[in-house]
Amino acid sequence: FSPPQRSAHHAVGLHMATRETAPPSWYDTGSTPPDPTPTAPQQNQYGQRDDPEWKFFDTARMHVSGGDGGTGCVAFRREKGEPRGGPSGGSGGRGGSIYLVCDEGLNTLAPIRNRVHVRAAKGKNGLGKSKDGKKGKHVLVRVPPGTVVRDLKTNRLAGELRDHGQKFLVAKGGRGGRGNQAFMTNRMTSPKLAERGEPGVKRWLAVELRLVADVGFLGKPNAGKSTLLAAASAAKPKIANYPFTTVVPNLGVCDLGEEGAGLVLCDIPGLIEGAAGGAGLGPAFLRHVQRCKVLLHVVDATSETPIEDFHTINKELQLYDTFLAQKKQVVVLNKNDCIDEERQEELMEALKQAAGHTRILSISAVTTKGVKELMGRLKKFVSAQPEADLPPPPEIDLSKAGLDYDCDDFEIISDPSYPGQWRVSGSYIEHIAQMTHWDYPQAVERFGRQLEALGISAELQTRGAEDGDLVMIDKFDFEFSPGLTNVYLPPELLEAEAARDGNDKDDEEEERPWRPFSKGGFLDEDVDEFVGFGELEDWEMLEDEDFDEEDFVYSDEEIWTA
Ligand SMILES: Nc1nc2c(ncn2[C@@H]2O[C@H](COP(=O)(O)OP(=O)(O)OP(=O)(O)O)[C@@H](O)[C@H]2O)c(=O)[nH]1
Ligand SMILES: [Mg+2]
Repeated sequence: FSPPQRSAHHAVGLHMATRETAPPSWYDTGSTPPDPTPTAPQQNQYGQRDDPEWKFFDTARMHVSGGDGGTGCVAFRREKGEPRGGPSGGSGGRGGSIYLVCDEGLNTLAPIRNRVHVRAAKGKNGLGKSKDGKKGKHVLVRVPPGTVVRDLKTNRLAGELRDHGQKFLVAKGGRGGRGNQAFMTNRMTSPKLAERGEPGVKRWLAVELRLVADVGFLGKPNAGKSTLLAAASAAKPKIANYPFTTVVPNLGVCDLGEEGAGLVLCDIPGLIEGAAGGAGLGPAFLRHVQRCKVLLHVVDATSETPIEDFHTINKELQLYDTFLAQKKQVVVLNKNDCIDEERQEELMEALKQAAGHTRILSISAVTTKGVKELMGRLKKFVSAQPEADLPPPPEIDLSKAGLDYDCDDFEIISDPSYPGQWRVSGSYIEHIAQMTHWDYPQAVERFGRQLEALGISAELQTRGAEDGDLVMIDKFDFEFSPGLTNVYLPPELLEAEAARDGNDKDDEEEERPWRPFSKGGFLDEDVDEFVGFGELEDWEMLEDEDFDEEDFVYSDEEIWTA
C-alpha cells in the first residue's frame, strides 16, 4: 500500500469510516495470518500507537453490469436438393465485461461517485451460415492506486488495486449461448435447440480508497480548524462558535489553485488541558494524525492567552505520545481579521519565540486571507518531509478474496399450505434456467437432464414431490416429471415444432415464407430473417453504417412539425 498520488486536482469532501470491531474475517482466512505490526511499533500508554483498522476512507458505491451473452441460433444449411442440411446456427457473442483499472493520475473516487451505473454491451446473437455473434466491448473504469473493492451485499473483499495499469474484473460478461451447430453429435444430427446467452454478472460494489492525510490539524476547541478545512477544500465540516463542534475527524482534499492542490487535510476535534489524561474529545482522535507528515497548529488570535494555548497543546501532545510531539509543525495565527496590526505583530513575534522556528503565518480562515499561500507552502513543506516511519498496513490476502461464489448448491422450499408447489433456488440452477431457450422442446428436455444431473429431481422426490407438481425456478415454472419418464412439454411447443417440421417437407426448393423467430421461424441469412433480431438490440450503440437518415427523425424536430 502506498499513499495515493497527488497529481489530479479534484475537489472533494470525504468522509471517514472507522472499524471499531474485530478485524474483518478475511484477515484470518489465510493459513498464516498476516502480522499487522511486523516492525513491532512502540505503543503509548493507551496502546494507540498505530491501529491499522482506524483509517480514513474515501468511499463510493457502484453498480456494475456485465453484458449478457448473445443468444445462439438454430439454422440449417440449405443447398439445392437438400432442404434441411446440417445444422449451421452460430453461437451468440459473449457480453462485455467491466474492469477497474488502476490509474496513478487519480487520487479520489469522485469520478465514480458521479457515475454510479456502469454497463457493458451485450454480445450479439448468433446467425445462420455458422456465423457467431459479435462480442460486446469491455468497459474500463479508472480508479486511483490504493482502491479496495468489496461486494456490497456480502461485504466480502474482492481485491485491491495498487499498481498503475492493473486491471481487475468486477463484472464478467455472460458467455454467448451456443447455436444448434454446437449441439450436433453422432446421435443427434439435426439438433433443434440453442441456448440463450448467459446473463452478465450484475452487482453492487463498495469501493474504498484508503487515504493517508498529509496534514493534521491541531488546536484548542473553537480555534477555527474546521473553518480552515472548509476554506481550503470542498469538505463541509460543521462549524459553530462553541467548543467541541467537531466530534468526528473530517478529511478534505485541498483544491486551491496549483500550489496546494491534492494535499489531504485532516481536521480533528480540539484539544484541551488534560487531554493526554483523557479529558475532552481530542485524544481519541489523535491517532488519526499519526500518519500525517506535518501537523498544522491553529492558534486563535482572539483568545485571551494565545501563547499559553499554544504551549498547552504542545504539552498535551508530548504527554500523549512523544512520536506525535516530534512531528514537524506549521503554526497559523487564525482570526487575524479580529485583531489590529500591532497585536498581530506582537503575537507573531511571541509565537516565533515559543515555537523556536519560523514556519508561522497569520491568516483568517473566515475571509480566507492567507489560506492559499498557507496551502502552497504546506504542500512544499510536506513533500520535503521523509516518508513517515510507520509500520506498513497489513497485507490483504488476495488469494482468499474473490467476487465469485459459484457453486451448484441448491435449496428446495415448500409451504405446507400450498401442497404440490416447490421452489428451487440456487445460483447455478437459476443460471441454467436463464440460459435455456424455452422455445425449443429439445432445449426443455435438456433442462430436464440437467435437473437430473444436479440431483434436484431426486431431492424433490425424496421431499415428496409428485408427477405434475409445480416446480418454480427463478421466473420459470414447470411441471415435475421425475425420472424423465414423462418430460412435460407444453402442447404449443410441440405444435410449433410439428409445424416447423411439416413446413420443411413442402418447401423443398422454393423460398420458405418469412416467419419471425418468435413464431417458430428459423434465422436464415438468405431471407434476411436476422434483420430486426440480431441487429440493433437494446442498449447497442448505433454504428454510423447502420444509420440511414430516412429511417430516423430527431425527437425535437418531431415536436415542431407535429
Ligand atoms: N472572525 C473570525 N472568526 C473565525 C475565523 N475562523 C473561525 N472563526 C469562527 O470561530 C468559530 C469556531 O470555528 P470552528 O471552525 O468551528 O472551530 P474548531 O477549531 O473547528 O472548533 P472545534 O471543532 O470545537 O474544535 C466559528 O464561529 C467560526 O466562524 C476567522 O478567521 N475569523
Ligand atoms: Mg471543528
